[in-house]
Amino acid sequence: MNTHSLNTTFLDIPYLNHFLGELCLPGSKSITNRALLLAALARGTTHLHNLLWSDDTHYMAESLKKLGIANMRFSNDFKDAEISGASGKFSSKKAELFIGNSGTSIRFLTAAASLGNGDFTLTGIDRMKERPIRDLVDALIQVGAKIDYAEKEGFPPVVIHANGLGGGTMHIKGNISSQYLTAVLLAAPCMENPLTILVDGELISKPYVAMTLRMMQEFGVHVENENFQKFCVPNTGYISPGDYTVEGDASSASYAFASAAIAGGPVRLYGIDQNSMQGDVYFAEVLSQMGAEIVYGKGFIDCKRGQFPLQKIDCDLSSIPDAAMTVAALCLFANGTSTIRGIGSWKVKETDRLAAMKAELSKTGAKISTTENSITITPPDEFLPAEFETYNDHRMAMCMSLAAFGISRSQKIRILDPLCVNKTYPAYWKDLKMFSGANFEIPSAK
Ligand SMILES: O=C(O)C1=C[C@@H](OP(=O)(O)O)[C@@H](O)[C@H](O)C1
Ligand SMILES: C=C(OP(=O)(O)O)C(=O)O
Repeated sequence: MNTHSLNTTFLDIPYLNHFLGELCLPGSKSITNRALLLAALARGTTHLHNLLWSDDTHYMAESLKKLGIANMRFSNDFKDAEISGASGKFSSKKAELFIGNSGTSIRFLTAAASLGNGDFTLTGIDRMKERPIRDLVDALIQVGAKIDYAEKEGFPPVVIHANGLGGGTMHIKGNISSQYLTAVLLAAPCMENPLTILVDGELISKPYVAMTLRMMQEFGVHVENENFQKFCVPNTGYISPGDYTVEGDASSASYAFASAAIAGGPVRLYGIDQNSMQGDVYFAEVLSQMGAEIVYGKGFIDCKRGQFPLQKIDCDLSSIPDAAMTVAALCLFANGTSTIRGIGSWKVKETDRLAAMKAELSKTGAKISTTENSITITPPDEFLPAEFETYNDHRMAMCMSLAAFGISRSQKIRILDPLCVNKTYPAYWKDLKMFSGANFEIPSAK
């Protein structure tokens, strides 16, 4: 889809002062992209429900089609799909996969395409070519993959000369991205032998690996996990569970929760709860530590402003790098200086998020400082009505929209290139409009 064209549009948001309602969250990006791939690799037909329809998931689905998954049918709204799996090996012998800037798609598919036989090129937009992939390629080479870099060593595009993967033992690093480990875990049950994976050094974003293991189990594969340092994966292949329903997106939920904590709420978000497999539900816990009122129900979470102003915090959020951005934006509204640690991986995501957050949060009048691994936010005395760059990064757009709750009545903020939210949350502006009751014009896709 890639439904937006860069920096040709802007969106003006007036002062917002309330935010309430109930919402069924769109499906989780991370779960959708795992579920599409697992269904494509499994034996049997899978009926997927509550899928996310967005740029990232579209790239995954289109790539799977090009790899030979012919029997993939989507409902008109893309929320449901029926996929006949390939029993561990894609049939295509040659394909060029354009993957935009979807980190999950390029990492997961580099491993999965290596299972087949043929020549596959995986590429994306310019920023994708700056997002490292070497740690994954080095790991796959240990089990027999043949992968070249078409342009810069260590970065996409990658050219895969696939001839199956042997299994055995592999070392992998997880300090830049957990997606490398997830990629090999997802491919492992379809290798020729069982695989033992040893993680060298620190592993970031652990909840995403836990999500991978849980979903592999749901597709019939039990992985032995020794403290996220050693994994033993059998080579039994996946079996379709028949039906599979994707949880609501907990990262997308963070923007509505933050808005309710600032403006009052209450909001009720359906599709996630305390048993969610997404680490980003921990965002609700951070909110409660900051003083918001959180109630966990069965299949939903409620949030409203607490009795006291939002409290400043100092915390390590290395396990939830995406929702950590929302925490940073929320800290603009806290009662003092906050520090968020463990966020060095922001530098290699959709943009250099450390630099981007520093630049854009500062425009509100806040004082921001960063280190290699942290950001410190002192709220503005008075919010400035700024124009925010979004760097083609969906989360920059959604985070900076929160500034509209801080300006005064006659002012507005401007978000440049607002349709970059299509990467994971195409309905974001519509939902913000509905919950806030504000009147603003959403540009349409070209
Ligand atoms: O596995 C996943 O679904 C993801 C893992 C995280 O990336 P890193 O492991 O690179 O931090 C996260 O930021 C990304 O949005 C989704
Ligand atoms: C980092 C993200 O995505 P990805 O790495 O999958 O491109 C994100 O959605 O914030």
